[in-house]
Amino acid sequence: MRLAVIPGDGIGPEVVTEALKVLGEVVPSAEITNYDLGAARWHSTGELLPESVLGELRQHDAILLGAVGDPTVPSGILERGLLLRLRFELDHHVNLRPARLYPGLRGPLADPGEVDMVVVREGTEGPYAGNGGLLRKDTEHEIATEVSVNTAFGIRRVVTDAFNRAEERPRKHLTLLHKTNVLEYAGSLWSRIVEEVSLEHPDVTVAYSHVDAATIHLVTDPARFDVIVTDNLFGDIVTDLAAAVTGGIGLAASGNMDISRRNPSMFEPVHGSAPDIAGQGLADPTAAVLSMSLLLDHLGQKEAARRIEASVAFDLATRDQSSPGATHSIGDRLAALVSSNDTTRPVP
Ligand SMILES: NC(=O)C1=CN([C@@H]2O[C@H](COP(=O)(O)OP(=O)(O)OC[C@H]3O[C@@H](n4cnc5c(N)ncnc54)[C@H](O)[C@@H]3O)[C@@H](O)[C@H]2O)C=CC1
Ligand SMILES: CC(C)CC(=O)C(=O)O
Ligand SMILES: [Mg+2]
Repeated sequence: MRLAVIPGDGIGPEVVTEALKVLGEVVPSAEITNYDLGAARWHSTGELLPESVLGELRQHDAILLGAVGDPTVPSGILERGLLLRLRFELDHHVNLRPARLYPGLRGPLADPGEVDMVVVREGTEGPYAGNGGLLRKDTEHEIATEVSVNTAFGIRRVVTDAFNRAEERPRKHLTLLHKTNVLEYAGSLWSRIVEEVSLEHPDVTVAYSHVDAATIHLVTDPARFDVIVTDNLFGDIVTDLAAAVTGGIGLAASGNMDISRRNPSMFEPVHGSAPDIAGQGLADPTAAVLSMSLLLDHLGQKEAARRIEASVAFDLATRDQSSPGATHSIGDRLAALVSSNDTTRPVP
């Protein structure tokens, strides 16, 4: 297994260290190559993602990324020039973001019910496509555009993936989140394609929610959601909220996936580089560890993935939730749980 690792900025390297510690217990033979992409490289060389590095990344089975973003770099340089460029170049059209309230874990809601959803966020289009610009710059009448790009091809492949996932889940329920009451053209294309693809999945029940109302339901009744499919921007926003209601952003994992498998998929926590807590050992590495579990599952290492998830579930059910420990001690606990190789411990 050839794994490329991009620790990145802020807490990225801290949480990646712990994810690799856990990987060492399940796949000690993994070949790991580190790539020093991020703020430090940009400052010293001006490089964000050289073509040669992109070529090397393509030679790996998967990529693990910590996070990018640094207060010393103008906003957007690393996010667009490195992170989004990776997602776009490697055609990561499915941004998979499970959000589950693990048994025994106290979230912020008094009575959330059984929360276990997966958000399938489109990853290469929408308002993040970079289709915009400034007109009449530096005048009183400056105009900024950021045009959302929604192609039938792009929507269909992510919607198809979401239906396939819904089909595999016990509840077989899919919710489209959009804003069709205002975003007339994009909204109607998303709705039409969901309707068309639903005909191939008669077992899957389909619901629609305007994204603003969905933020209410995510707080008042998150258990209603099973699979959510949505565009790049809405998916970005609702997955931070879904993370918050299922125990916090430090637990939320994700995969940026090329479902065709022509390119390596890239796994990363949902969170960013958290400069406010970087370097203090305060970051919870669980999201990075669960991202490693998603990575292994994607590569067919199902048992290794299951062992990691079971260990995380056990840790979440038994940890002192008001004081879960320093980054490295959470990583040590998880590595010890995984290495105890108690494969009889089920994911609760
Ligand atoms: N995938 C990526 O690389 C992402 C990068 N970013 C970038 O990260 C930088 C910071 O962005 P923010 O908006 O502050 O979002 P953020 O996700 O980095 O932080 C939001 C809040 O969550 C907390 N937090 C994040 N991860 C945590 C963890 N593992 N354990 C405990 N607490 C955690 C932070 O301390 C902060 O209070 C920006 O430059 C942003 O562009 C943001 C989101 C994703
Ligand atoms: C920094 C953004 C490009 C990424 C982000 O917030 C996300 O993917 O959740
Ligand atoms: Mg985000």
